[in-house]
Order: sequence, then C-alpha cells, then structure tokens
Amino acid sequence: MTYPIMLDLTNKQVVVIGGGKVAERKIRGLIEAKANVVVVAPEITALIQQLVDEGALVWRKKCFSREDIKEAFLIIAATNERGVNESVAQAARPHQLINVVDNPTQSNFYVPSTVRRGKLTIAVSTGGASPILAAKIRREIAEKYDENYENYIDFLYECRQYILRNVSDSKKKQQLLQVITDESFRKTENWEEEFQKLFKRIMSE
Ligand SMILES: C[C@@]1(CC(=O)O)C2=NC(=C\c3[nH]c(c(CCC(=O)O)c3CC(=O)O)Cc3[nH]c(c(CC(=O)O)c3CCC(=O)O)/C=C3\N/C(=C\2)[C@@H](CCC(=O)O)[C@]3(C)CC(=O)O)/[C@H]1CCC(=O)O
Ligand SMILES: NC(=O)c1ccc[n+]([C@@H]2O[C@H](COP(=O)([O-])OP(=O)(O)OC[C@H]3O[C@@H](n4cnc5c(N)ncnc54)[C@H](O)[C@@H]3O)[C@@H](O)[C@H]2O)c1
Repeated sequence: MTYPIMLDLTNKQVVVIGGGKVAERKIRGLIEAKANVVVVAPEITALIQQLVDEGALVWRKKCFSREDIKEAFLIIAATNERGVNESVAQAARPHQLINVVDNPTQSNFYVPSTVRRGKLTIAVSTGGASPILAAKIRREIAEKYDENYENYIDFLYECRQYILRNVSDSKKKQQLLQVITDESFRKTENWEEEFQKLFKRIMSE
C-alpha cells in the first residue's frame, strides 16, 4: 500500500538517468514543479536538448555512475537498459526518493497520472497495475474538471481568505465556505457579486 503526498520540489536536485521519451515526460513535469533537474545520458531527445539550450536543466553527457546521484533528493532511473536502471536503484541510499520506470518493485514512489487546474491537482495511480487505465481515468476527470476550474479555484482561495478574516461565528464560517463550493454557485455568472449577496444574507440571519 502506498501513501500519497504532494511534494514541493522547488530548488531540490532531481537526477534523471536516461534522456529518452519516458525521461522527457518525467522531466517536463519536474521542470513545471521548479526542480533543479540534472540529466545523465549519452544521448537526449530534441525536446530535452531544447530545454538544455534554454538553461532549464543541466545535461551530463555520459553513462551513469554512482557519483551522479550522491546529492540527489529524488532520482528517476529511465534508461532503456534494465541492468543500468537496476544499478541506479542499488546505488540509491535508503533516504533518497527513487522511481525506476521499468520496475515498480525497485521504486519507493510511482508517478501518478495528473490533471492540473491552477492550484487544483488531481492525481490518479494504480500502483503500477495499469498505467494505461490511470491515463484513461485522468482523461475522464480532465473533462469533468475543465480549464474553467483554474479561475474558480483562485476565486475560492481569495474567498476563503476573506471569510477566515471577516467571519468569527464558526457556524456561519462553515456555511459560507460550504456554499461557495456548491455546483449551483460555481455555475453563476458573477461569483464576486453572488458571494456578496450570500455574505450579506448569511451574516444578517
Ligand atoms: C501515469 C504515468 C505518469 C508518467 O510517467 O508521467 C505513468 N506511466 C504513464 C504512461 C505509460 N506507461 C507505459 C506506457 C506504454 C504503454 C504501451 O503503449 O505499451 C505508457 C503510455 C505512454 O507512454 O504514453 C508503460 C509502463 N509503465 C510502467 C512500466 C514498467 C512496469 O510496469 O514494469 C511500463 C512498461 C510495461 C507496460 O507496457 O505496461 C511503470 C510505471 N508507469 C507509471 C506512470 C508508474 C505507475 C503508474 C500507476 O499505474 O499508478 C510506474 C510504475 C513507474 C513510473 O514511471 O512512475 C504515465 C501516464 C501519463 C498520462 O497521464 O498520460
Ligand atoms: N514508466 C513509464 O511510464 C514507462 C512508459 C513506457 C516505457 N517504459 C520503460 O522505460 C524505459 C525507457 O523507455 P524510453 O522509451 O524512454 O527509451 P529510449 O530508448 O527513448 O531512451 C533511452 C535513454 O537511455 C539512455 N541510456 C542508455 N544507457 C544509459 C546509461 N548507461 N546511462 C545513462 N543513460 C543511458 C539513452 O541514451 C537514452 O537517452 C523502457 O525500458 C520501457 O520499458 C516506462
């Protein structure tokens, strides 16, 4: 059984061994998360090369050796050589986070399939049982929670801060925090205006 967490990787060193298609997908997510990415591989894809040229990551043009992961907070073993991936797993210290892309049993975490809508993150994992099913579920969720949720989540954030600052009655606070997450509220034209109305009504009850 795994334990789901959301990792803050800002400025953390992440070492990716291998620079192929799978490494590329993981690297995109890692850069989005503002990690300091180091890629170790004799060859890399055109997109990874572009990221190197932009200064978004560091490329060590070489085959893997143990020293490469010494300072790593998180490691991804993503070569197409099973034996190399296995030596990465063996070289990792017990306190390091490691994902071996072709061997879930040597990994101490898996990368979930993810939908991001601003501050909202929805992650799906099958624990390696079926990554394709995870991706399928991700597509279904992406349809239900469409791009409009990004602004809505930002609004909820601001609104919650306002409620926490201005409402001391815990029942009313709960009521307001609850009502702004209702589907009927989300579908209104102007959230700000609707919230002001609700606020006045609930506070005067
Ligand atoms: C979610 C996602 C995240 C990401 O990688 O970013 C992810 N795999 C994705 C895609 C994908 N994976 C595979 C194909 C090719 C299928 C095909 O066409 O044949 C495709 C499709 C593609 O490449 O497009 C094959 C595959 N995957 C693993 C093995 C090794 C093995 O199981 O032994 C094999 C080879 C054996 C096989 O073929 O089954 C292992 C893992 N893959 C995981 C994650 C972890 C468990 C996730 C979970 O289930 O919880 C885990 C354990 C390790 C890890 O990598 O973290 C991403 C979906 C992104 C999205 O949302 O679209
Ligand atoms: N976890 C997943 O999501 C997932 C999905 C599909 C496939 N896979 C598995 O991932 C593996 C990688 O697939 P790919 O399509 O990215 O492969 P690929 O052939 O596109 O890339 C392999 C990369 O590994 C590098 N490499 C080879 N030997 C190395 C070494 N000794 N040190 C450092 N780098 C080295 C190569 O230079 C290349 O950059 C495959 O074994 C496949 O089974 C995993």
